[in-house]
Amino acid sequence: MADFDLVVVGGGSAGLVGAQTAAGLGARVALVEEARTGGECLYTGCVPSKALIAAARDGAGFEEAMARVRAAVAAIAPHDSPQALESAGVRVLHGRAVLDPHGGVRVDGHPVPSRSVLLATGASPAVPALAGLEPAEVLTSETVWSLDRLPDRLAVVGGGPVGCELAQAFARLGAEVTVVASSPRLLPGEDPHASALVRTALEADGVRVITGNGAMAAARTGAGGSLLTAHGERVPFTRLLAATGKDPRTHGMGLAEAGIRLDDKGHILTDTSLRTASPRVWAAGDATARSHHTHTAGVHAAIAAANAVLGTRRRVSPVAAPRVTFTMPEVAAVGQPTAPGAPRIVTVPHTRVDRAIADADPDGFTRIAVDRRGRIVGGTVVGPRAGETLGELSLAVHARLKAAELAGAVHAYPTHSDGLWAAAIQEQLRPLASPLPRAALRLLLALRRALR
Ligand SMILES: Cc1cc2nc3c(=O)[nH]c(=O)nc-3n(C[C@H](O)[C@H](O)[C@H](O)COP(=O)(O)OP(=O)(O)OC[C@H]3O[C@@H](n4cnc5c(N)ncnc54)[C@H](O)[C@@H]3O)c2cc1C
Ligand SMILES: NC(=O)c1ccc[n+]([C@@H]2O[C@H](COP(=O)([O-])OP(=O)(O)OC[C@H]3O[C@@H](n4cnc5c(N)ncnc54)[C@H](O)[C@@H]3O)[C@@H](O)[C@H]2O)c1
Repeated sequence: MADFDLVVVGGGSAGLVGAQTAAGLGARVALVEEARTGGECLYTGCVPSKALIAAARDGAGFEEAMARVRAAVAAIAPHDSPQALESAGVRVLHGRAVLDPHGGVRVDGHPVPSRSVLLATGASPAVPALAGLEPAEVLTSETVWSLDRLPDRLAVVGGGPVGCELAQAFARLGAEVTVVASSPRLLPGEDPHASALVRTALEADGVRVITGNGAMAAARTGAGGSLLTAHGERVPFTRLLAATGKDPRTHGMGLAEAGIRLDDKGHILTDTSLRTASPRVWAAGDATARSHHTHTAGVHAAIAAANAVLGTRRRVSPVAAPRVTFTMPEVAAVGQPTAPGAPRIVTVPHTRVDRAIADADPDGFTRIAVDRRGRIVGGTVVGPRAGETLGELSLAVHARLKAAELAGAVHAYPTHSDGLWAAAIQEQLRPLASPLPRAALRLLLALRRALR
């Protein structure tokens, strides 16, 4: 008989939630971690980056900022510790797991039999091949946290969320920062207007931004070097940070031998219930192409773990998940505003949101996408605390609320979420502008006047 109902491989955002969910359902669960439980989010991702951004915003110096990073990580670490997992009923095993063809996994060679397996092995930062520079000389989101002094000149390769967040934070801490992005604009996955506002904000913080121009090679010069772009520009640096995406950790684990299919980048392929091509193996988090964030890693792992231990087939939501890039201004988005079936886009510039004006921060906007039946199917918010407004927008999209329903809920004044409320009200009032309802209203008012 198998020792466990579920073995979870990986103790990051996905693995922690998956293991706790299965234990909460009464299953016998083990979690195998080869490094530290807490994973990327706690040690090298969300937590340190948000602490650094907050410290840079508050005008801290580099050493104080790094101390705040360490303090935030240390304060949260106990929540994700092996002790916390054990007290939730999860058996924690330290070591490297590979799939066992006989079922379950092998941890450092020792068999750990289990009825099912959840792969939650995450992804590592990709380091681009730059002729003239050893990969070890390139900082990544994994190694940047051990810097002991602020680089004078930081070249950031990549204009996605990591590149934008860290470039702005390091510029605010006093480094001379250049971003080199091969994509035609920063944050290429987001609304183009959002990308433009982030570029303006980074430039206002002193960041030099080069887009549509990949980094090709680097030459060493003394203590630093200089980066050569595809269009022949030279960018001098003392340190270089690669923020060019991630490679899933899926190799050397016997996945192909177990019949598990991978995409061309190595992500584990699953069906919408998160089951792999091998019927007893499930996957969630950055190791799959379905998730790029901590919240989706957790939600997907909970679904996968419940499906694995209960034999259910709950599916992941087809709606594009909420996401926030924590630059200043924040860029927050959910759903697919330009997808078919979302024919109407309603935009409220924050020059019309009193709180944004009062805070002297009116450069953002709130944009919602509404389908033919008046339901809110997505949107983007750019501005201070946009990530907080996104909670309400995500609920509206998830619950398939109509703009009229959101418009009917009174919002406190003056708040940043007034922009979302104003967009919903604008959409609710839109039909009144067309000829037939206008004529009907005119008639009603004329009748009331005549009857007075
Ligand atoms: C700088 C930065 C900032 C970010 N900010 C945010 C943010 O603000 N919000 C957000 O939602 N997301 C953010 N992210 C993304 C977020 O960190 C990831 O999406 C999330 O941590 C992925 O979780 P995971 O469990 O899939 O993988 P990981 O956290 O990478 O966990 C995988 C674990 O598996 C272990 N492992 C791998 N292979 C094996 C094996 N064979 N045996 C045993 N153990 C193994 C690894 O050691 C690791 O601990 C950020 C990322 C970065 C880099
Ligand atoms: N706030 C958040 O939620 C948050 C923050 C940081 C990271 N993350 C997640 O972490 C993951 C990694 O983020 P990322 O920003 O590293 O990856 P990304 O894939 O989002 O962006 C990488 C960027 O690098 C560029 N690039 C690639 N090779 C290049 C080259 N040689 N020269 C110049 N540019 C090059 C690409 O054009 C792209 O714009 C993503 O999944 C992201 O969603 C999330």
